[in-house]
Parts: sequence; C-alpha cells; structure tokens
Amino acid sequence: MDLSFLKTMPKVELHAHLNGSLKMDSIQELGMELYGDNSDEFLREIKHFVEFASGNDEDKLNKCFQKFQFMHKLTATKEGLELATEKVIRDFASDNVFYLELRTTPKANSNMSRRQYIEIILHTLEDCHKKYDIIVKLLVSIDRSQGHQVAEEIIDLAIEMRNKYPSLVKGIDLSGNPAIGCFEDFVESLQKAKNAGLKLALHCAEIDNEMETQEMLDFNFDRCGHGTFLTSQQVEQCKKQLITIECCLTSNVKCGTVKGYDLHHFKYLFENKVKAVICTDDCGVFDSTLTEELLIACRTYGLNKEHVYGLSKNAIEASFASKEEKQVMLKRTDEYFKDNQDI
Ligand SMILES: CNc1ncnc2c1ncn2[C@@H]1O[C@H](COP(=O)(O)O)[C@@H](O)[C@H]1O
Ligand SMILES: [Zn+2]
Repeated sequence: MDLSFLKTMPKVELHAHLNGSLKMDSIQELGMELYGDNSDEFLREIKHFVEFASGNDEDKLNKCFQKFQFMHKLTATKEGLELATEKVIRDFASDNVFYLELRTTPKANSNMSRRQYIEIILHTLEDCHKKYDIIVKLLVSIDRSQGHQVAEEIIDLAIEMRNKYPSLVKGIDLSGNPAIGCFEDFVESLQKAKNAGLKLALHCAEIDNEMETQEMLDFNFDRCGHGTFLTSQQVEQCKKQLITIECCLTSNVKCGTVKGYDLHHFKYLFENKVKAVICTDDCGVFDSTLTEELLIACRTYGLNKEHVYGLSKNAIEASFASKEEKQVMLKRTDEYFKDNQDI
C-alpha cells in the first residue's frame, strides 16, 4: 500500500481525545502564543511525551495518563483551550481527515465552568469548519475516575448543549484510566443520555475485566473504544448488536495492553468480518497520524485498496453524522477511489 495514497485519501476519524491529540509542534506553537517564549524546562517536558514509556504494562498505562496533565495545564484558560482546539483540528485536516469526531472531558476551574468549556470548543468547531474544510462533531467525555456525580452534571450539560447545537453535539464517551472506577456507577447517567437520543461511544475492554465488559455490552451502546479484551463470545455479541469497534493500534501497543502490532485484535476482528475502524486515540501523546495508523494496518495485516475502502465505509456508516453528511462523505470517498485506481 502506497503511503501517498493513504495520505491524500479523505479520511474519517472517530476516536480522538482533544487534549491527547495535541501534537508536539502544536504544543510548542501554543507555548509561544500563550507565554511568548518556551522555557528550556517546557521544551524538555514536551520531549518526554513521545518517548516510549518503560516499565511493566500497568506502569505504561499509568504513565500515559500522567502525560495528559501537562496538556490540561495548557488548555486550562479560555485562550489556551480555543487555540489548542483549533490546532488539533488543523492538524487532522492537514492529514486529510475530512470528518472528525473529537471527544473531550469538560473541565471546571477558576477560569471557566464546564458549560463555558464546552461552548468555547463548539464555537471553535464552527469557526474551523470552513477555515479547514472539515466537518467536526463533539462527543462529550465522562472521566470514569471522577465518579458519578460529575458524570451526572456532564450528561445534563451534554443534553443541554445538544439541544442548543444539535448538528455539533452528537454523543457521549466514557473514558479515563480503565483501572479506576466501575461501569455500574455510570449506568444511570448513560441511560439518561441514551433516552435523550445521544449516541454512546464508550471505552470498553481496554483492559482485561470480563465482568464489566459483559455489563457494558448488556447495557448496549453504539461504538466500542478499543475492545482489546473482548472474548470471542463478546465479539459475537458486538456483531449482533451492530457495535462498531474503534481500534487504536499504536495507542494499545504504546500503553502495553497489546504486545505488538502483529498481535493486535484488529486482525481477529477483520478476519471475522466484525465492523471495525482504525483510529488514533491520542495522536499527540502517541506521536502518530491516521495515515500512519492505516499504513501500519495495511503492512501488518496485508490490507489492499479494497480493504481500505471497506474500512472507510465502516467509518462513515458508524459515524454520528447525519444521513445527508454520510452521503456526501461516501460520494467523496467513492470518487477518490475511482480517480486513483492505478496508484
Ligand atoms: C490511552 N487510552 C485511553 N483510555 C481511556 N481514556 C483515555 C485514553 N486516552 C485518553 N483518554 C481520556 O482523554 C483525556 C484526554 O483528553 P481530554 O482532556 O478529555 O480532552 C484523558 O485525561 C483521559 O480521560
Ligand atoms: Zn480513547
């Protein structure tokens, strides 16, 4: 598979965390814009981001979650959040992502409320739509380590914002360190979101926790983030319930939940015709792009152009875009494959 074919291909990204998607160059730009200068310490800290974490698997996952704290400091002001959101969208657009579902955890601090956090992002998404020729939707994240009360507040806000911006606010994500908290605590809030018509894209089976995974699947949702430790029976359940699985190759390898690309569960899902898509998760923290993730998938699992087309179609279908938007995306994708048959 040709790198330039994947690079110029119009792509759909369904699983991207805002703060994790800030790339190193963009963090440097942001530092300059916010502080006027980047201290040596700042530059040293950035360098640590893209280094492979060492230690046992649990350490690797925990270290990954520590990295987000640095980004959170940069996006703790209105200006920082606005600039960071724009840079993330710009970087996805420059990788030819033409449809992006960005997810983020609303944060309250002395500079802004959770409501303001969401509104700043929504205004930036609107501004970026024309500027970068990209459709961007928002998924509101619940951090499982913050407990059910915060989750309840966030779901209420998400419903309010969806009513105000129905074409932008599409769904809910449950994320955060998978080793902390339990799904049961969020059932009530997630049910409320479901009843309100919000879609659910939940992190599920990112670590080995068969019971919780089963509870989640029985609750049912729309898209499964990672799905690394789904049993074969649970994979069948996903198939039956039409759940698409968001596979984040480099994220899983760098966090140590998957031992190598060749051992990634995408291979099993692909071979068993389970609806799966390739996503970046945190392209900043994991120093990757959607193009690179697709290239890894092609090289590791022997995907050809037809397979890549299938993945693009899966992503369009599983997106939370409107029917009309999906038609436009499909048309553009079809045209690209038709025009580039010989590459
Ligand atoms: C690596 N696998 C992962 N598993 C679970 N949650 C993850 C994650 N990667 C990121 N996040 C979640 O997204 C937040 C950063 O973006 P936002 O501040 O929300 O924009 C992290 O703090 C974590 O809660
Ligand atoms: Zn994720």
